Amino acid sequence: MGQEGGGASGRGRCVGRPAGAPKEDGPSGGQFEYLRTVAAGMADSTEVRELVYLVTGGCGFLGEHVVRMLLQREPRLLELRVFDLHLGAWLEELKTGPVQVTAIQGDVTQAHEVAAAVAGAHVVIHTAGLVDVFGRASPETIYEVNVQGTKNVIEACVQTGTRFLVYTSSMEVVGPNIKGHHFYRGNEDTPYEAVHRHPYPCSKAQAERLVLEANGRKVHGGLPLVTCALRPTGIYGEGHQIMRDFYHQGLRLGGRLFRTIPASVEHGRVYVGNVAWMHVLVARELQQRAALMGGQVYFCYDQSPYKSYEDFNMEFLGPCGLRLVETRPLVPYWLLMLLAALNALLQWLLRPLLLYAPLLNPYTLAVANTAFTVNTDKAQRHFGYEPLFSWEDSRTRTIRWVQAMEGSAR
Ligand SMILES: NC(=O)C1=CN([C@@H]2O[C@H](COP(=O)(O)OP(=O)(O)OC[C@H]3O[C@@H](n4cnc5c(N)ncnc54)[C@H](O)[C@@H]3O)[C@@H](O)[C@H]2O)C=CC1
Ligand SMILES: CC(C)CCC[C@@H](C)[C@H]1CC[C@H]2[C@@H]3[C@H](O)CC4=CC(=O)CC[C@]4(C)[C@H]3CC[C@]12C
Repeated sequence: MGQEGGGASGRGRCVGRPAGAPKEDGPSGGQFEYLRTVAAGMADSTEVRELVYLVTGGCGFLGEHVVRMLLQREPRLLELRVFDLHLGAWLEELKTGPVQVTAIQGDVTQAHEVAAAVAGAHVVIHTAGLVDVFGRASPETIYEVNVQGTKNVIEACVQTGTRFLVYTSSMEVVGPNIKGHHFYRGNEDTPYEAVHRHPYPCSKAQAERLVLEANGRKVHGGLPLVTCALRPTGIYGEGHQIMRDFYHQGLRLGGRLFRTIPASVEHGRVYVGNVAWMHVLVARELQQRAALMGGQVYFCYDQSPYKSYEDFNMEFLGPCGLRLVETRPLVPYWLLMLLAALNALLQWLLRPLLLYAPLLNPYTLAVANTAFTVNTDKAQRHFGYEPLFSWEDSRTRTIRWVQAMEGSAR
């Protein structure tokens, strides 16, 4: 399919910062399709444990699910290295199983720490990142972690001879763009003007481009590096901080949340367990199908329904006792924009004194108010991905997690 002015294939750009990515039929050749169906996930249990995996950001929301999923569904795993700035206490409980779990406290911006962690690993899943669209961190810090951190991971692979690198990118590398163009159930090849200004999507787009460009580079020992990028839409599930925030906000407001975004604005969401499963599967299959998958991007998708951000959250918060007031937004959009601008101004004015970083700002409002949903089967065609969790499972698991939170509204 053709590409125009950037697009969902990744040829997006940041204002003043170029970015790009190859098409599906790039150097690796996307002509043949992946026909073997990978059944529910477990590879042959008689396989020998010989592989060393490294997960950067392994103690984050997604990272923890990737770590747990690898332990459950990668029988060839010998050692799992979990690298993070902040290590979770839960890692301790994983150390009694058949896989050696090595916790590494480290910073991706420190090249020597990354190289030490990567040395001897067969596969790196690079999910560490600074996820900040609220202005908590400076743009410089966001670039340092997301772009320089990714460069360090790539260079470490090249220097130490690690051949397989999976990068957790984001739908945000495509859109919504600064013009607020809707992306309605598109796929990896849907033309879209991917132009950004905010540091988070810009940094993710730059990092993704670096990862894809590194595909084919010779690593120590002379073999080629094989890379690919996964682009989740908005992830939800157990451990999702923003869902937690909305839940507590609803409790503070007497069990109510107020609609701010029209119900017609679809927002792409994907269950964290399925995103983790895609990482495990892509890492496994990248080793078998380098020619097809190397240098490719894949949206993360499952059977989660297309809904507005708020209506989707209510799928979980509703059964936990909250209700969404109003069928139409209570506050007119122009007033929301004004409030968002006011929040941005306050953030700037208060910065010397305190950190003011509310959920509502011009960027989050624009993202929430612009349709961005995906409809693709590329992951299924290339590496046999099928969601591991149905929508019903994903919903039930997430509801149980919300209900287990202290002070449930029930
Ligand atoms: N949460 C979402 O809806 C989406 C997230 N993503 C991407 O998925 C990845 C994981 O995101 P989440 O789990 O949501 O975020 P998170 O903030 O829960 O996890 C990120 C992890 O990276 C670690 N980290 C941050 N800076 C680091 C550094 N300098 N060195 C080492 N580790 C560092 C953090 O300590 C944290 O454990 C990120 O790359 C993000 O861009 C992509 C699409 C959607
Ligand atoms: C009060 C506002 C009107 C609405 C607040 C909701 C917002 C906080 C969230 C709406 C859309 C979210 C983003 C989206 O899901 C895509 C994302 C992808 C990522 O890679 C990181 C997270 C995020 C930017 C996500 C962040 C929260 C929203 C902006």
